[in-house]
Order: sequence, then structure tokens, then C-alpha cells
Amino acid sequence: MSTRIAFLKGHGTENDFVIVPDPENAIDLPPSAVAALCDRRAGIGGDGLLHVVRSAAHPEAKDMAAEAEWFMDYRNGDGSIAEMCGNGVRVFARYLQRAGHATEGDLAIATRGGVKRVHLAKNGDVTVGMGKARLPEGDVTVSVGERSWPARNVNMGNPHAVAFVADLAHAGNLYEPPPFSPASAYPDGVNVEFVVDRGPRHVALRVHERGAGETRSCGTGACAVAVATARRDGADPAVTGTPSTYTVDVPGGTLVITELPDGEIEMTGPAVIVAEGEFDATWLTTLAG
Ligand SMILES: N[C@@H](CCC[C@H](N)C(=O)O)C(=O)O
Repeated sequence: MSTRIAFLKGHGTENDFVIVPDPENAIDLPPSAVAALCDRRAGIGGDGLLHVVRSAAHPEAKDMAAEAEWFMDYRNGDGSIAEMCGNGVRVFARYLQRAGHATEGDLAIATRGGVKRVHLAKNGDVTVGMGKARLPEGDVTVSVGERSWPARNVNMGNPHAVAFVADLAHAGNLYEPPPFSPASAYPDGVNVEFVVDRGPRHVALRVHERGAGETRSCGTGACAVAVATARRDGADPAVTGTPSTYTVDVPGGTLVITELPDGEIEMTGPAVIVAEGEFDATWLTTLAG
């Protein structure tokens, strides 16, 4: 009898994830296995993978176990590891609720970017305390074809370059990571957001995600965009003393981002589980090569 491994599929504003519940951290998920599971033709398909592990059972999360029972071991679709995934945290929380590990209201989730406070609302929205942005100094230029733009460095636990453009179509097909200069600016790669204005405190973005390509949403990216836009608009909450809220349209929906005067950022958006099933463990090892 072969071993069956349970999985679910979920998305947050169409940033989609394969979810692998593994409370005791017993499933070996090397990068090749993650990439095989996230493959949209030969696998299940997803922009990334949420490995659901008890914090106490994961060496990277043990220290957070007293604060947060569950650790989001997030992987990009190409198998690489990222520090944080904003849409992923909301979907992770929705999974915990569905599995009976959490109820409506507040919970804490351990991530590589620290413990995140999450609120599962009655109306189906999920709010995440995303922590504070860091704005590393340094001019960066992002290019697509003949066009180039200055980009703002914003770190949400993971790196982002935010470029304001006249038209989202100028970002091109985003099959490849957009080149930036200086080439040494992001030694570990970067997520690149292209942004246009839609109205007062309302923007829209397209994103090329490190390790995934163009996706239909990026939660940390939406936070980075809200922070960069507030600085551009003279609405930095630390200066004005009032929270700034931006509506951020992404190709897969809408996220609402609020930055408080102390720098803490809250992200609100949907999170849904769309399917569940199981796969054969030997299929995984064969695919993973
Ligand atoms: N989709 C995510 C971000 C996932 C990580 C990113 N690709 C990286 O490598 O930093 C989000 O919703 O934040």
C-alpha cells in the first residue's frame, strides 16, 4: 500500500497555494518536490506552497512556539524559500480555521518574518498585522524594454522594488524578472511592483514575484506599494500622525492596507480554500527526481 499525502488548494486574491498539512514536520519537501507540486501542468499548480507545521516541530520556528502554535513554512513555486508571504498568511489562517485548529477571531502564526497577528472576521475577510516596513536607502532603476523607472526599496521582511508607471501595460509580459540597476542591489533577488494611480488613496499594481513570475496578487507587495505611495503623497503616518489607508487593486482582486503612525501595517483581504485531495508519496519522489 502506498502512502497518501493530503493537500489542499487555496488562494488569496488569486495568489494561489498548494497547502500541505504536516503537523509533525515528517514530510520531506526539497525544492524539487515543491517545484513539482506547484507545476501547473505536471503537478497540482500554485504560485507557492504552504507547509503547515507545528512551530515546536520545526527548527526555524521552535523559538516562536510559545506565542504561535503553527508555523507557515512558505516556499515559492520554484522551490526557493522566502521570508514572508502576505496572501499566504491569510490562506494559512483560513486553512487552520477549516481544520478546526482556529476559530473566528484572533490567532498568531509563526513565519520566517516573525510572529504575525491575524484576525479572522465574520464577513470572511482576514486581517494580518504585517509589522513595519523598512525603507533601505539606495537608488534603483527598473527597466522593461526601452523604458526605465526609479524604484523605491521597501522591505516587508522580503525585498520589494516599487516603480510608479504611467500605464500597467508598460510592464510588458513579465515572463522574466525585470532587470534593475545597479545589478548588485538585490543579491537575493527582489519582487518588483509596477503601480498606477486609480484615484485618491487608490492604486493598482502588477507584480513580478521572485521565485514565481507574474502573479495575480502579492500581499507583501501591496503593503510595500501602500508605504511607497504614502511617502510619495506626503502621507507618511509617522509625519502626519494619522493612519494612512490605501486600496490596492491587484489583477486578482483588492487588498486594503493601513499604516499606523507607529509604522505598524495591517493588510485586509479575502482567503479561500477551493479544493482538497491527496497524492501518492511515490509520485512526489518520482517527480522531485
Ligand atoms: N505572494 C507573496 C510573496 C511571496 C514571496 C515572494 N515571492 C518572495 O520571494 O519574496 C505575498 O503575498 O506576499
